[in-house]
Amino acid sequence: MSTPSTPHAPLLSVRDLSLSFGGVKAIAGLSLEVNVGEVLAVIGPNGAGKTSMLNTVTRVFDPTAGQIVFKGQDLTQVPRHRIAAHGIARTFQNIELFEAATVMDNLLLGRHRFDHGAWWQQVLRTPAVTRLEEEARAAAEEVIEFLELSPWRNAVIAGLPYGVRKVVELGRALCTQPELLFLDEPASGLNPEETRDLAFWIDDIRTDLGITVVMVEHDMSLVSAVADRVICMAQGAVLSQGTPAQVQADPVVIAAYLGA
Ligand SMILES: Nc1ncnc2c1ncn2[C@@H]1O[C@H](COP(=O)(O)OP(=O)(O)OP(=O)(O)O)[C@@H](O)[C@H]1O
Repeated sequence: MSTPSTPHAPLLSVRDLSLSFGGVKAIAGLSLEVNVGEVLAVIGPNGAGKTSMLNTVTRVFDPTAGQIVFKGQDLTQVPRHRIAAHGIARTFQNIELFEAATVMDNLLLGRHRFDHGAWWQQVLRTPAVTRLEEEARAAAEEVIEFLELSPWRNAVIAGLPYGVRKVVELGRALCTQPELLFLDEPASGLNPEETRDLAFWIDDIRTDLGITVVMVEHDMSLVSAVADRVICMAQGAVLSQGTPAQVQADPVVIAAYLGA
């Protein structure tokens, strides 16, 4: 049941979340909040539960216990295929694009959440379907311009450099026009120059598009450049949180990385 959110309520609240795989506790009583308009980085040693958190919040996994409240609504009651319609988008640690399709086609797939027409409307190509297609193309063109993807608009994904594919995946997530965007290790596999570009884009996504960003990231140069706040996870729970500088200097964080 949806309840109205107050102006100061967090955009997302994760409360006492747990997730187990057999005997392995990937998430163990995790509680955190994401505020409207912030860039939040989630760091932590390997196996800390960062990707499990992201997968649970985006409904890939059902939590063993706990609540995930987005704009007053409990997401645990929302099926995975409806997450985008609620205004949440994500990218993946291993890029997930349609390799044989063009950049434009992949971006248009990001618009799928807006396909509300019945099958007969699609077959008869009613004015409503034509309008949706025009809106989808216009939104994709905006993203192409925003991310400077025009040189690759009609290129097939399989032939593109890794760094460009990562930008296309980001673009596909933006095409859903989310309020909350999760990025899973966006800098992995990028060179320092590409990582610097990514930092500018993340900042523009927040500032110009007004999208709240949560990124799971190991690259502290990117985290320090764009994150307003950092949460360090260890053993499936929050170990430390604060500004990038505070968290990096926290002795418990240093000990967790040394022990990893
Ligand atoms: N699908 C799965 N099946 C079984 N165990 C899993 C699965 N996914 C994660 N785990 C386990 O859950 C724990 C948390 O893993 P997770 O991948 O969430 O950590 P992480 O912080 O994202 O690590 P990394 O930084 O290495 O990506 C680990 O012990 C991992 O082995």
